[in-house]
Amino acid sequence: MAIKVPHRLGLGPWRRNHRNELVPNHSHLTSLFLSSFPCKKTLIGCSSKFNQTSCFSVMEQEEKSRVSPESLLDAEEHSPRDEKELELAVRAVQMACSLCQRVQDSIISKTSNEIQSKDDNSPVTVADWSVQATVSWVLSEAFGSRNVSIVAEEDVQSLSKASAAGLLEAVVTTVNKSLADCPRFGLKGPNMPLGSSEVLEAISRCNSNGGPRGRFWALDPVDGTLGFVRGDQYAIALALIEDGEVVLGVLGCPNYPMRKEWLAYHHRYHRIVSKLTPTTSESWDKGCVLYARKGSGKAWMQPLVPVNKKLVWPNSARPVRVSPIDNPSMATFCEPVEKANSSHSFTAGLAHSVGLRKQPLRVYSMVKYAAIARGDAEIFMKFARAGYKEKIWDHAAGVLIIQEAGGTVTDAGGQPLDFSKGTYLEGLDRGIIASAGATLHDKIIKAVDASWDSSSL
Ligand SMILES: Nc1ncnc2c1ncn2[C@@H]1O[C@H](COP(=O)(O)OS(=O)(=O)O)[C@@H](OP(=O)(O)O)[C@H]1O
Ligand SMILES: [Mg+2]
Ligand SMILES: [Mg+2]
Ligand SMILES: [Mg+2]
Repeated sequence: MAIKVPHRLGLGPWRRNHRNELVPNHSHLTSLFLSSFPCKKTLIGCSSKFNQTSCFSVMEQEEKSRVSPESLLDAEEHSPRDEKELELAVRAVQMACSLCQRVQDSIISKTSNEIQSKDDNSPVTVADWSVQATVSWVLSEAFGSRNVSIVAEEDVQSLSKASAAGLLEAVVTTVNKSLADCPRFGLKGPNMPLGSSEVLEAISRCNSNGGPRGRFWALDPVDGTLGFVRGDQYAIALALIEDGEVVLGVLGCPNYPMRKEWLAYHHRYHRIVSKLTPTTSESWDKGCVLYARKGSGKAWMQPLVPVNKKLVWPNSARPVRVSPIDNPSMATFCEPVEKANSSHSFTAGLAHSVGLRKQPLRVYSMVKYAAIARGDAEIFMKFARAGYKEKIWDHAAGVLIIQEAGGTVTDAGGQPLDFSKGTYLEGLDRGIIASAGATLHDKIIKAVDASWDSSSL
């Protein structure tokens, strides 16, 4: 994917406003968020012959003896390869959460120059590239780079320029710091720190176009980068897609605590938490990783691995389930924070006509999908402007997790999202609707039909 970086690297157009929030310097250019992304061009082969290697060598024995009975029941129904893929994906996402927490802390605590702009004026940070490199490296080590095909958001071009040397150095340092932590996540790290060419290679290896056949991973290294740079919610999303169907989904939500009440503090999460005691992430149980396997009828949530502790699989995972609420007047709906990403006025009209009475919960990133899967909200709606094409990595993991947790996700015409057409969700009818149950879902879809023609979308 060719991404031009129009601003001098290291001098990205981000500044702090009077409330000390990070905002694009060219606020009049916010409408440029509306422009679409170019798509990936290169396709690499994908084989279903996976080669299990050394990634599990550390801690494997001690952890196998500690798997919960519930999780074992789930595991018995699946092949060792499926088990390894899920376990590895969760470990990689746990590592990515830890990486992102470190970078977010450094962005929040100082005036950072680690935020760049893409040509649509959307942000990209050291964390986006570093997570992509780390997850790519971990998957390749486990299964062999020739067997791993990855579709992911970030491109290597802007990092490879001579003018980006400082940025690349920051990414290499961040990746190596993360990989040095591999044993904590039950993974074997590299024998030596990676050099910049290896880091660039790991990022650029994520050059699959997806498509209708074979197996490939879809990775959004940081979803909701805007929330991330603002110290708010964001997610790391990793899905495995086989013959166009999502078969595994893992969603890391580093700022979404195990307990639901903190999600409501969607503004300035960091600052609110830091004003209160106790302040360690451990005591707040801050952050969670959700995951599901297609057809299991279960979705799981585990806490993040606290600093200085090791991941013990399955790390106190517990099942999550969608909310039983089917009365619109008691239901909460989620939507993107940015008006540019989804029409708030259209969803307000829908909410009114369906009888949704509560204020919308505006949350950055796929944390919205996590909220539905956990039963913390009942509906998610996204209606992007006409012409915007949704990308598969923005939805794949979340869709599967909601479905396996008992919910429904379709486009506004009631059709399932199609992950078989490449990088984009081609053929998407108007918008995306996720609901805790069929009753709510049907009501929303009928309401969209009733109000669409009079909308300006
Ligand atoms: N114009 C427009 N319309 C719709 N969607 C867009 C648009 N521009 C970007 N994106 C994609 O939205 C991803 C973030 O979506 P969210 O639902 O989290 O939006 S929001 O940040 O809460 O406003 C975001 O993902 P990340 O880039 O990973 O942050 C983008 O892929
Ligand atoms: Mg995204
Ligand atoms: Mg992203
Ligand atoms: Mg992005």
